[in-house]
Amino acid sequence: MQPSDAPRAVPSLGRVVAVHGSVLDLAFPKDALPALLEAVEILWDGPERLIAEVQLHLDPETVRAIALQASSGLARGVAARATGAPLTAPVGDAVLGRLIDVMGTPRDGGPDLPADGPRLPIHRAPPSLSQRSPKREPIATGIKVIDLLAPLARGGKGAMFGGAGVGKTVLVMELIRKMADLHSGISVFAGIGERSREGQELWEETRASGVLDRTALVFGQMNEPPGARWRVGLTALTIAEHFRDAAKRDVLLLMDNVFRFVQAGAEVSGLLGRLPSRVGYQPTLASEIAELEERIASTEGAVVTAIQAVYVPADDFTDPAVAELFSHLDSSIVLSRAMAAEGLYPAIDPLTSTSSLLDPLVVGEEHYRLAEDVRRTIAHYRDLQDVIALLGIEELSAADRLAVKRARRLQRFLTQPFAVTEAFTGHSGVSVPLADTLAGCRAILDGVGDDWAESSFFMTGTLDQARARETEGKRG
Ligand SMILES: Nc1ncnc2c1ncn2[C@@H]1O[C@H](COP(=O)(O)OP(=O)(O)OP(=O)(O)O)[C@@H](O)[C@H]1O
Repeated sequence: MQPSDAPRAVPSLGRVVAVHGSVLDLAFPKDALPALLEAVEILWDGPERLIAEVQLHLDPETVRAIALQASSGLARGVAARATGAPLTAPVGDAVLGRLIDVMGTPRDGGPDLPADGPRLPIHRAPPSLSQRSPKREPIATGIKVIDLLAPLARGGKGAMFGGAGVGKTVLVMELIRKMADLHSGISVFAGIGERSREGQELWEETRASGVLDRTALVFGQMNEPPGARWRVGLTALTIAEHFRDAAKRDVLLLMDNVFRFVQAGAEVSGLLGRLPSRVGYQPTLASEIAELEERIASTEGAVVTAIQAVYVPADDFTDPAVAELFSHLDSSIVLSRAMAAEGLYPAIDPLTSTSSLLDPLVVGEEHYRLAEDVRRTIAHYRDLQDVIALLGIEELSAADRLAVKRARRLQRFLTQPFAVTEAFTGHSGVSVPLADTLAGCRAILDGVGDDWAESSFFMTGTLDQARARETEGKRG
């Protein structure tokens, strides 16, 4: 939905005629009804400035709007002023090193942003097809399983999918650390509907990585009204687009958690009185997701690389919101509860995680074949798991036993200690160059570690480190 631009008398003053939680009905003079998506300021004496965004025209004199801040205590009859413009976000250098909310108000306890600084509307059309750059090249993150099986694309979109507590946030934080070295551009972080504690951790993490001065953090957390959680992603995107278009700087856009954006949209839809669609989601699910995802685009001048975390409700990957998000991505990293339960972190499922870059023309024939071989070996082991549980491994053929042995070693080799979990795992974080990841997996498939203890591969970096651990283990 784009803002309509029908001419009308401004400024127009109206009043609140009904309040249903975050949804406000506002009456205006007949010839001065605010447009759809226009921002309306409620002139109340509440704790903070209250802005609402027009969503529906109910009749020639009444609009229904969604509040972006808490509206409790708001009474009927309070005056409202149509601003004549959509919501805007502050853009440019002023937001770097700052933590702001959906409206661009600083939440880090620091000074206000300059009042005359540049601002842009948060609703914009995505770049046209001819302005987009189709170039995608893999980024080596140093995380073995990602680089091997689901490479992330520079200038592309990647997402981490997982149920509650399987490690999405840890993975996002680790990627921020790794990207601090790999990415010299601007980072924009959108914290959507997650816990405030996680926002705090992220702020600390960004500071610790030394990238705060080129990072903007935009938060609409769990405790904020649905309007704020619904629009905060667009605020972050507007900031990212400005750096891409005006400053021609590469942008790393991180979003945690896109599912909360969908959920906020569902809450808004219900509050506006729309009938729910499949599984209770809003009828506009696909278009809302597309509105957000299609704007994450790279142009010829500069690229936007997006990394998103997606919560999967009840571990159900057929959930309509999750299924819809999948279709917008270049790389999908799927986190598995079974692997997390076994302590195989990062719990990235090697069989269901994919990337459009895993193509011989992009990563090369050798990498592609190796990834296929690793997948095949692990898939074969999974097929045999029921038989092993029932009859024991001794009942398998010699060839199957060998495959199981290698698959288990590969699974362990693909685990890796993270820098952000050092404090509670006791292992210091490692980064593995792609060539070492490929060489290690090839060697395991060729049987190099057949006689080594499985534990030698667990939470290591390169194969040489696993070998060193094996030798140490034997000596000890
Ligand atoms: N790479 C890892 N190494 C060690 N432990 C990990 C790792 N990843 C996750 N964990 C463990 O799993 C826990 C949950 O991880 P995290 O908070 O990232 O999950 P989440 O998927 O973001 O959860 P939620 O949906 O609740 O936000 C961590 O506190 C940690 O104990």
